[in-house]
Amino acid sequence: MAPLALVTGAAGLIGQYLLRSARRWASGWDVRGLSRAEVDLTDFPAVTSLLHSAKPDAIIHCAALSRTKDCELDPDRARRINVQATAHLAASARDMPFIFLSSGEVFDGRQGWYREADEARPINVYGQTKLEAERVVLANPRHTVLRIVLTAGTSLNGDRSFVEDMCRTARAGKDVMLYADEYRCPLPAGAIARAVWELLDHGRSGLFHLGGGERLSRWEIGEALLPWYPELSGRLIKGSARNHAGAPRPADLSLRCEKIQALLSFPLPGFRTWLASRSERGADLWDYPPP
Ligand SMILES: NC(=O)C1=CN([C@@H]2O[C@H](COP(=O)(O)OP(=O)(O)OC[C@H]3O[C@@H](n4cnc5c(N)ncnc54)[C@H](OP(=O)(O)O)[C@@H]3O)[C@@H](O)[C@H]2O)C=CC1
Ligand SMILES: Cc1cn([C@H]2C[C@H](O)[C@@H](COP(=O)(O)OP(=O)(O)O[C@H]3O[C@@H](C)C(=O)[C@@H](O)[C@H]3O)O2)c(=O)[nH]c1=O
Repeated sequence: MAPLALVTGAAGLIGQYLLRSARRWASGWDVRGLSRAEVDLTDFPAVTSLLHSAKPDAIIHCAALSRTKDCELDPDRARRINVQATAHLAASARDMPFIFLSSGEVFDGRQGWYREADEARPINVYGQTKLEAERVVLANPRHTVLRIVLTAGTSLNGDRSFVEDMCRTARAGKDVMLYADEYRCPLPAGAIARAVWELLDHGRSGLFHLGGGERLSRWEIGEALLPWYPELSGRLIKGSARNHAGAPRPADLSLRCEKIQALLSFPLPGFRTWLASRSERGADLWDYPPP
């Protein structure tokens, strides 16, 4: 019988890509998604009971309060979900592979091109909760932290990806302000999923950065999306993060990814390179075309 990999946050953006791509990239695993509808990960007795009956052989932990704004508005809830629920899961998974999805938002964004060894200094609640959770996870040498990046994808309800946010704003007849001085190395969700499955198969633990090959401003990201999302045409407004009304925003979260790249069977794509390589319409722009 194949070993069982449990994916938390299964109804979320990246969880969905992990589940849909499991047959393609994780054929040696039996994969089960765990959504909040099935169990709230802050209900520790319920989680313990579910794990006792499911008996997974590995856990990929995607569940989180993943919006910076939501975390700023309710830090206690953010800590409960992003730190305490993660710590409980990691303790329950002490004797098995555990992959925790963290974020480049653990950095202050002043430097850019961060390596895993660079000092993390989060400037918002979301980043702080991710860093606290990382420290708990990495206390177990069998466990893995993956700091990922701005992820483009298509979610179940069309409300989880930054691309969907932008298109929803445009379709509502509003302009989309895109910062020309905020830099990210975005990846398609399909590439994130493929890398996570390959890393699980490698059995490597520790801290890894997982980002795209191109450092782009939010404005450049928007321009790259225009040919694929006509609703954005005429709606993109170039702005500066200096005028952002809200939680402090890290300016440059570009990540160096040589460490994980050395383990992967495929090159981590640049965002514009990915889009340039896609031709067929209709299929999911953010997943690998089926072989
Ligand atoms: N998307 C991105 O750009 C990036 C994401 N990440 C990280 O990657 C991971 C996956 O991100 P993504 O898929 O985009 O996030 P989503 O917000 O799309 O998915 C998160 C999932 O977690 C679930 N969840 C939240 N709270 C609980 C809870 N108490 N119990 C059980 N499940 C819960 C949500 O359930 P429900 O659907 O019911 O709300 C949701 O399905 C997250 O840890 C995120 O912080 C890091 C960097 C970039
Ligand atoms: C910065 C910016 C955001 N937005 C929209 C899209 C975006 O999804 C939404 C919310 O902005 P946020 O900063 O919360 O989202 P976003 O910048 O997409 O942050 C993401 O960054 C990565 C690294 C993560 O870790 C994710 O979990 C998520 O926090 O606002 C714009 O339209 N224009 C912009 O210039």
